[in-house]
Amino acid sequence: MSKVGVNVTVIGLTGGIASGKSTVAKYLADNGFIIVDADIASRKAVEAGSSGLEEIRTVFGDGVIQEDGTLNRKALGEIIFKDKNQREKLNAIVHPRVRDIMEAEKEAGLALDKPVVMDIPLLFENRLEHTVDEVWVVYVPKEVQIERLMARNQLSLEEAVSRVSSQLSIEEKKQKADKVIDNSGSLQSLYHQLELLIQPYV
Ligand SMILES: CC(C)(COP(=O)(O)OP(=O)(O)OC[C@H]1O[C@@H](n2cnc3c(N)ncnc32)[C@H](O)[C@@H]1O)[C@@H](O)C(=O)NCCC(=O)NCCS
Ligand SMILES: Nc1ncnc2c1ncn2[C@@H]1O[C@H](COP(=O)(O)OP(=O)(O)OP(=O)(O)O)[C@@H](O)[C@H]1O
Repeated sequence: MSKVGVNVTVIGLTGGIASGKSTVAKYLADNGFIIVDADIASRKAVEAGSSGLEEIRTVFGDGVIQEDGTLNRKALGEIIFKDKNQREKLNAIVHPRVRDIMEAEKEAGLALDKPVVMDIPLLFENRLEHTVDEVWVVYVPKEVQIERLMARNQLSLEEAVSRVSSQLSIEEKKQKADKVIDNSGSLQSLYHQLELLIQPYV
């Protein structure tokens, strides 16, 4: 049971790539929520000199390691987003390390007696629903997701589609959600929804 104290709770925040999780997480952090971010944890898990990075070098070769000893994220992304087997090899290296890092950060956050938000893009893919009290899905239609991803990361349509296709569909995630945050409109509309959504927690 992840609840600590009376009003403290653990919220799972997920959605598709570029659906707006980080935008939502920043609003929540500005309103007193503790954010535990899986993408930040996955960067820690493979930082220069880590066992995670050495395992990646062993599996994927020196071609994904930069001169300065850090991970060449673009090179590794080009390999794993279009090849399921390669992606599963990377996940097997990174995900156990990410879970340990995030568990420690979750406990530290709960000790502060504040609501904790676990920002996990692959929450449903990795069957982590049982680790949170409720799941909030940031929803945008697939076309909007692809449009915003291409704009943010300067990706081609093909690159954006390969990333989106490497995850459970956003429609499936919407069906599984305890609460849906519709981010297909303006930022103003997003923040208005969030203002109402966080009332029980602030
Ligand atoms: C492949 C990597 C190096 C690409 O790095 P890059 O800086 O280009 O992307 P970034 O890390 O910011 O991820 C952007 C988004 O891609 C999606 N994504 C990342 N990894 C995966 C994956 N293994 N499977 C599906 N989607 C993924 C997520 O929506 C994530 O928010 C990096 O994503 C990575 O290390 N992925 C493996 C760890 C992982 O699964 N992270 C997701 C946390 S749940
Ligand atoms: N309502 C909105 N209107 C227009 N642009 C938006 C809106 N919400 C988010 N964006 C933009 O869309 C892009 C994706 O948003 P964000 O980075 O928050 O998504 P994310 O789910 O965290 O992505 P990732 O899965 O890569 O971590 C960003 O460039 C962000 O500024």
